[in-house]
Amino acid sequence: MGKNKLLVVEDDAGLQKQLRWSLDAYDVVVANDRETAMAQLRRHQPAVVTMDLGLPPDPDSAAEGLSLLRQILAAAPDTKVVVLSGNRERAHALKAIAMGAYDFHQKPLDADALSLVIGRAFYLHAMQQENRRMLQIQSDSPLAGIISRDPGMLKLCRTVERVAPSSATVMLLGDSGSGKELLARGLHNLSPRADKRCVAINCAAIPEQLLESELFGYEKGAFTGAQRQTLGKLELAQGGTFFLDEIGDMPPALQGKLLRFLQQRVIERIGGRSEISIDVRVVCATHRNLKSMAEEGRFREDLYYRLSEIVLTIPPLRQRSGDSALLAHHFRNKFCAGESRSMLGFSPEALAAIESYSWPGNVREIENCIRRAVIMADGPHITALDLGLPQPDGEDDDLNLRQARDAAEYRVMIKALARVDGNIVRAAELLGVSRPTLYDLMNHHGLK
Ligand SMILES: Nc1ncnc2c1ncn2[C@@H]1O[C@H](COP(=O)(O)OP(=O)(O)OP(=O)(O)O)[C@@H](O)[C@H]1O
Repeated sequence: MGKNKLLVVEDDAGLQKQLRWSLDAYDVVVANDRETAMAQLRRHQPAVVTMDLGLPPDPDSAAEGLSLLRQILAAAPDTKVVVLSGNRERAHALKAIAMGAYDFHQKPLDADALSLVIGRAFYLHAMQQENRRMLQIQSDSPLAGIISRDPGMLKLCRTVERVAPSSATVMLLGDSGSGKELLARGLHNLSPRADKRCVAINCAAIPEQLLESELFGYEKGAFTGAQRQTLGKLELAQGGTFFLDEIGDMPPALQGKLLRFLQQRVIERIGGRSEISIDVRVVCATHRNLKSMAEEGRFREDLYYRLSEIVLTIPPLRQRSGDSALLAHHFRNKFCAGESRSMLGFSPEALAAIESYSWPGNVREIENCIRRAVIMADGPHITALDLGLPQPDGEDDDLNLRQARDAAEYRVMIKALARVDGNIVRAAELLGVSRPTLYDLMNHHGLK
């Protein structure tokens, strides 16, 4: 990966040389005066600038330096400016900080201390950029809370947006932890019913005897222990959305009652005598293969067809290009903020392990894994050890450029963009192409 660009604004040739020499960890570009500094800023877009406040034409006053500072922050507000000041210029340095400079360093130069300040400035800048990109991804995402750059997943989100306004019954199919409930809530939030409730029931988690009363409610005295009238979840969802999770686990006796409800849209509370009309939009989900269950007689076929007006299949995480790294960054940001700890990076081995692991527990597994790693991490980075994932056994040699050049190019590009969290400059470096070439490739593949 290339060095970070650092702009040094200094009119003293000797100091310029000294700075170049002591800051050789960076790609240093220099400027002697305000005009050149602005030209270099526009050209190189450095994340960090060091500047002397005394610049020509009036090197004895701080006026030119402070004007440059104002100009830099107006043109590129995220730039971290480190002011180099002489002993007697402390007041000017403080003024610069008040105007938005990141820090100041007192001359004579102490190379180690200055490197430390500059290193921190780059780190902070990178964190801010990453957070901004993360927010951008979230707001770009058609569904709030769904993080993905995978074309299949994005297409699914667009389908959810299209389907949401209708009242069609939707069946969400996908492995455990792949986001079925999140999408069900997305369907509700994008529907005209969003101001009413979205009530969920998990058919696998509730014992058979209780499920009926949970669904339909009961009247006082309907059975021993029924001390007062209790509304069922279907009734509680009146006007809104009713989400039946793990529908494949619904006991056969209740399948018939649910079918009757779907046909007539009325319920009777247990022990009740009157029919109550219910207006809900039904969304259901399962990780089972409901169609073959219906074909084999393990699930009522007529109910299956009622429920599957629109079927949406969520791809497992292992089939979503680049999403594991993207989600890892997302959850790392979330849990670092939640645990009030400073932002952690991922070591390259940790990222490689994340990318090569197959995530059988899907997004829930990656979420738990990163939560644990954020707690366990002992330095500035999350290491492969903190993640507790198996180490990849070497290079991914599936990419056959001759057979599937386009597909491979696309996959590698998505992977690179995800690894650096959408940073075009770093993705281009990683791929070994120029920035314009990467933009061309992204255009070619229809990526924003
Ligand atoms: N694309 C995504 N972006 C961000 N978070 C996600 C995404 N998909 C799922 N999650 C999060 O992962 C966790 C599991 O998702 P969810 O409960 O929706 O999965 P599920 O398929 O309903 O699981 P189960 O079948 O086990 O009930 C939740 O915390 C959810 O917020």
